[in-house]
Amino acid sequence: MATGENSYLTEDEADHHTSSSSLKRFITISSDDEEKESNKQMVKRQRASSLPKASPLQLINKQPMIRNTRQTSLSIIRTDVNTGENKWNLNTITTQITTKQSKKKTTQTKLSTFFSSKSSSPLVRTTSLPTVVQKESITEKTDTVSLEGFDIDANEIFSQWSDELSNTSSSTPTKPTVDCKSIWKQIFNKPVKSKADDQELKQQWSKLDQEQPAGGNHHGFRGSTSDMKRNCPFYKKIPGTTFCVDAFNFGNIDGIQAYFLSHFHSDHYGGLNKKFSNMLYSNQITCNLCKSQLGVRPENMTILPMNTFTNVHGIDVALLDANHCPGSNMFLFRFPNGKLILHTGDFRAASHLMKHPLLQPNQIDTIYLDTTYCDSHYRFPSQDEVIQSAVELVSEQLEQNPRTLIAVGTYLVGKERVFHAIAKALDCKIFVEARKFRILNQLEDDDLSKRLTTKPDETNVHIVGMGSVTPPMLQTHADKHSLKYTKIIGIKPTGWTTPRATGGTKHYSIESKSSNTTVYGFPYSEHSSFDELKAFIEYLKPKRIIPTVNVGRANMPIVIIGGVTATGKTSTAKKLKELLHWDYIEADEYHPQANIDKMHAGIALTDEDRLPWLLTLHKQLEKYSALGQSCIITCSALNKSYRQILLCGTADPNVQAKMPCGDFYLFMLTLPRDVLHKRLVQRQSEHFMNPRLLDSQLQTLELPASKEDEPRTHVIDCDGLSPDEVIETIRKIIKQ
Ligand SMILES: Nc1ncnc2c1ncn2[C@@H]1O[C@H](COP(=O)(O)OP(=O)(O)OP(=O)(O)O)[C@@H](O)[C@H]1O
Ligand SMILES: O=C(O)[C@H](O)[C@@H](O)[C@H](O)[C@H](O)CO
Repeated sequence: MATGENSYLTEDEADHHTSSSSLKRFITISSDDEEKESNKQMVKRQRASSLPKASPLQLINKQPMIRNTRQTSLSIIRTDVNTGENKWNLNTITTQITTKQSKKKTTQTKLSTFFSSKSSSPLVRTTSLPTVVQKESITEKTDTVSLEGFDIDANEIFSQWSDELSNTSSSTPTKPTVDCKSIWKQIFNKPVKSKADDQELKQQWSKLDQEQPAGGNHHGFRGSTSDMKRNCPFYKKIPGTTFCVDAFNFGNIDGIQAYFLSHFHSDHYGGLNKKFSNMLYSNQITCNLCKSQLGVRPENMTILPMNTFTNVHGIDVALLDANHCPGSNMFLFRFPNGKLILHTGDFRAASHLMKHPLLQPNQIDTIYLDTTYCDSHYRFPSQDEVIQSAVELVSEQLEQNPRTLIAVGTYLVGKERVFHAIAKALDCKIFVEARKFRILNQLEDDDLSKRLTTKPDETNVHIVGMGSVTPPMLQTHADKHSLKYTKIIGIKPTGWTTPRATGGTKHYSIESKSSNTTVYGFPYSEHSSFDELKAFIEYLKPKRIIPTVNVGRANMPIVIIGGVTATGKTSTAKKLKELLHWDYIEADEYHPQANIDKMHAGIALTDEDRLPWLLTLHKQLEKYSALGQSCIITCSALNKSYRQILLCGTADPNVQAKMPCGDFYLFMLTLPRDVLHKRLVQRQSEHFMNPRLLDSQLQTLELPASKEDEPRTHVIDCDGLSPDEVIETIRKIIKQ
């Protein structure tokens, strides 16, 4: 792709845990189903594996007692047979049930797990806590649930849930507070009882459970898909108002009069276009961009002033700077009774935000929080420190060689402070392509506007799309504009860059290099670091925190089991699935027929053979990650680049895993050759894998070079370990 206007990524595409592009890919997963299904059939035939026989439980899916209310939600409601009143319900929130709904075997397996497993807390592992559990139901242990003639003993369910139920001390229904609690736990390092005890919030939570899993992705499901019903997640609606925030992907939302937009990033405005016929509320800059870039009509937008309350439908609303991208704001809602709700949108907490007169400690009732980096692993320097570091680097380079092109990566809107600071320090102009020129001119920054030029040879500070900051693409950029530079410096400011130079003032690392081009990564984030988030919350002391990013991901790891043939990946995964009740994805079921045939014939797979297969598996990983749902994936993942493709969907080593920290664990099982050979020969008659391939597998095998290199990949030497011991080692690491 040549560097040009289209190469600008929107910020969410590149900087969030779950990118919108990845979601688009996620949404197309269903189109692979047929191919996947035929692969599965084939593998099944080859393996002659025996699947559980169908049971009458298959039929219950047709019963009115079970409501598949949404694609991903299954509610089982216990009704009092005498009064017809619903006493309680247990909800599962799992996509697997939905996507496999037509495949009876899977549905049956799920439900029998649900009802008959005696092991502890089977559902907690795979789904959410029950949402509406009334205290009195805990004592009614003799009740039964009728499902098409099956009497399911409530005792069994209660015994499975007893731990969770005993923790449900409130006499009224409570929401599944897993997420909020985990935030408190993260921030204060101790569990704090959620104060989500008012009726409004409870209703929001229970509504959520009738809808999709909140944990979906960054900000709810996006993109268009006919088979995916999109409901506005509860955390986008402000309880007690007719307001929603950043919710344009859900059509006309029932009961909503005012559609607030926090900033102009596509994961927030997604769904907004010239046909929008409701009323959007935002600040001047964001409204400018909505009009010019999306064609939203002025009559459908209300521009609100910053830093002062304006009454909207009976509620006072103040817009406060969010310190994210230009035009980003937080919303402070003040109710007639004085109650305050703060919605941060995406924000970077900083001391100047805390000094705002409208933000006082102990006054915020609920904060809707940008939890992008709410994990203590995410520590990075302040924006000022990083900018200073970038300015110093550029100045040094230009001093050494004045014929150096400085190419700074940006999003459509975002990271402006970096190139602006560089241009100010060098007192020069900034070259931008035409579209970016128009956008930057709408940001109401006079100095920035004055510096912009669309003439490439007027300055050596050039702005390029973030995706174009690679040596070959920067070279293409220079060639395209016939620039006569002897050296190119790429500046890539992103929160995902881990600074290798720890300590000191040099907050950058070399990301990639060619003969005359060096790309430097800068940990410049427009989201709060963990410490900033913590300081912000500690200062405001809100009564309640509602996370808006990566919701539902807490403790939902994805476990990948790799290694050469016969190391025990499948055996381990199957056992782990039984113990944890997680979904299990067997990579062999995703190999195309051609790959299976080759392996059966003893012909080793090539990189080209493995690439589409690894990408398909990556989609699965993405899907589970987006849903915040655990799963186990087996995949040989023999070398680093295969693992890179599996985890990141690309072989580009510069792309860091955009999986949230803590979300996945990769285990490489190893065994001596003679043990492997023996196993392969023993199972030869029942498996397609040709033992002759063992040596090529061992040759291709590349274990992580170091902990730093692949921090989430663990090598387990399985020599002499029983299957249970392998499982135990894994469970210790994943703490499940
Ligand atoms: N810990 C173990 N101890 C002894 N035998 C084991 C152990 N784990 C697995 N096996 C046996 O080794 C063989 C290979 O195991 P398995 O099929 O799980 O490996 P795999 O890594 O999934 O292989 P492949 O990649 O070829 O599908 C099987 O016959 C299995 O029963
Ligand atoms: O990357 C590969 O070469 C393959 O994934 C193999 O590892 C086989 O599929 C597996 O070993 C057979 O089960």
